[in-house]
Amino acid sequence: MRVISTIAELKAVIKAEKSQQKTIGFVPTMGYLHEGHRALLKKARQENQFVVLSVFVNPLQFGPNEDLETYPRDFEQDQKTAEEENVDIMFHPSVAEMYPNELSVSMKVRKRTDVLCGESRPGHFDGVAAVVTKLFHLVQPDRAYFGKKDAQQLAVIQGLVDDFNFPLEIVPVETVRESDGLAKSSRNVYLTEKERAEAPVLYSSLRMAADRIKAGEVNPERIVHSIMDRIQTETSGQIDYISILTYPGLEKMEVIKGNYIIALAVKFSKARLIDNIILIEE
Ligand SMILES: Nc1ncnc2c1ncn2[C@@H]1O[C@H](COP(=O)(O)OP(=O)(O)OP(=O)(O)O)[C@@H](O)[C@H]1O
Ligand SMILES: CC(C)(CO)[C@@H](O)C(=O)[O-]
Ligand code: BAL
Repeated sequence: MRVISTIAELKAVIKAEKSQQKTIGFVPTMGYLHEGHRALLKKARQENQFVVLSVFVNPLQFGPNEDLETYPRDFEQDQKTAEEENVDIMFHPSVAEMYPNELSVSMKVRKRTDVLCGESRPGHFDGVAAVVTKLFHLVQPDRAYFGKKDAQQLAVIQGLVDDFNFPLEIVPVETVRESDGLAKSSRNVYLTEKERAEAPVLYSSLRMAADRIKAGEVNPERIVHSIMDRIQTETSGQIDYISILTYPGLEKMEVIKGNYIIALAVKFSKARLIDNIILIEE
């Protein structure tokens, strides 16, 4: 595996691989790699001849009071994980390398951002769209892999690719979970022991909600309240949002039907966790 930290070197390697007609699979991440990232890397390895991983904590997608400074980082461990997953290139640029000057153009994601994380993290998806655009141009992948845990991000990026005709396929990957159901996340390390014990309630309340809907409940408010009750009584977390929306459109629904997502975000003392269940009609 080659670790690359400059855009010039990355461009040269991509040009060489492209000239040999190799297919490129790309996994963009913010590092502190776990089993969720490994699932993305494994799928990319299976489906492509050349695999690029990026590890970059993108300042553009963090709000002023968010955890940019304290976001967990472990370059050496990430390098080991990437080697184990047979990654060809680990692109690990500095902020100055990615953004040497203040950007002269900004991006604005118009659709799907007035709900969920877009509502509670204003500007977040503009920053994601900007860095992903830049990374797609540099890596020129045939396929790019994104986790369903960040379901809104997945829908926003699919919109970006469709709107601007990026010549690549977005491949969604199922959420990888701990044995007790908690979605793997880099931010789980910030949970106290007590919060870690409480955190599986997030997924079990989503499962309970999905079961109630399957049993015939069609009222989104009643479902949202039942999730809220469980999280408030069984955890010390503060609910940021709980919503049932169409998926991937992320529009509000009066009656639950068709393809939808049940999504939540809960703030613990140092970690804000997100999770969801997506139900797509066969
Ligand atoms: N548990 C998971 N299962 C599958 N994919 C995941 C999982 N966690 C993250 N991913 C995906 O990995 C990619 C990189 O995500 P990122 O580096 O932000 O990790 P993260 O663990 O989600 O971090 P955090 O939630 O703390 O921001 C994204 O496409 C994300 O959806
Ligand atoms: C896609 C991404 C790498 C862009 O910084 C980030 O939002 C993430 O890790 O999900
Ligand atoms: N996985 C989403 C990246 C973020 O929280 O900024």
